[in-house]
Amino acid sequence: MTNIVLFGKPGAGKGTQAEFLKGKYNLTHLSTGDIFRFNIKNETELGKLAQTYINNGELVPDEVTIKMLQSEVEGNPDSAGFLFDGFPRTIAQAEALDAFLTTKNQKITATIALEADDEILVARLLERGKTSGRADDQDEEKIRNRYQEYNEKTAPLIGFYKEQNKFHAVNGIGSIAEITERLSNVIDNL
Ligand SMILES: Nc1ncnc2c1ncn2[C@@H]1O[C@H](COP(=O)(O)OP(=O)(O)O)[C@@H](O)[C@H]1O
Repeated sequence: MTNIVLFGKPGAGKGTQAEFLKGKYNLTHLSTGDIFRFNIKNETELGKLAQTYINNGELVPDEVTIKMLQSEVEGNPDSAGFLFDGFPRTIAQAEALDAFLTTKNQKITATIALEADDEILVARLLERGKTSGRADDQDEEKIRNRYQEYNEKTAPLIGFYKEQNKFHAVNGIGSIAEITERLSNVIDNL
C-alpha cells in the first residue's frame, strides 16, 4: 500500500496534480479542503462548523479535521493507498495520522512538497478566486492569513517528515505535465 502526502502552500497545485496522480497510481484522493467545501455546500453539521474558519482563512480545529479524515479512510476499506491532499496541516494532525495508520498496519510512504514562491502563489489564488467562487480566494487579507497559518502551523511538518526520511520536494513551477512528471519520478523511486 502506498500512502502519499501531497504537501505545499495554498495555491501550490496539490489538487491539480492529485487529479493526475490518483489515476496513474490507483490511489484514493482525499482532499480535506474539497470535503469541507462539499459539506458547506450541502449545509451539513460539519459544514456549518467549518465554514467560518475556512472563509476567514483559518485552519479548522484539529479535533474536527482528524475525525473527518479518519472516517474518510474508514469509508474506503478496499483502497490500494491514499493520496492525502491538504492533510496533515499541523503536527497534531500528522501524529494522529501516524497513530491511526499504525492501527491499520499502515504508514505514510512519503511526503512530497510542491514548492513555489509566495508572490506567484498569491497571484494564482487571486486568479482562481475570479472563477472558483471560493470566498477564501477572493480577498488578499484572507489569503495572507492562510500563509500565516501555513508558516506557523504547517511548515513545522517539513522537519517532522525529514526526521523520518520521508520528505521530498519538487519544483512547483512549470507546466502541469512537467510537474506531474517530477512528482512521478519521486513516486517511482520510492
Ligand atoms: N488539514 C486541515 N486542517 C484544518 N483546516 C483545513 C485542513 N484542510 C483544509 N482546511 C480548511 O480548508 C481551507 C481550504 O483548504 P484547501 O482547499 O486545501 O486550501 P488551499 O488551496 O489553501 O491549500 C483551509 O484554508 C482550511 O480552512
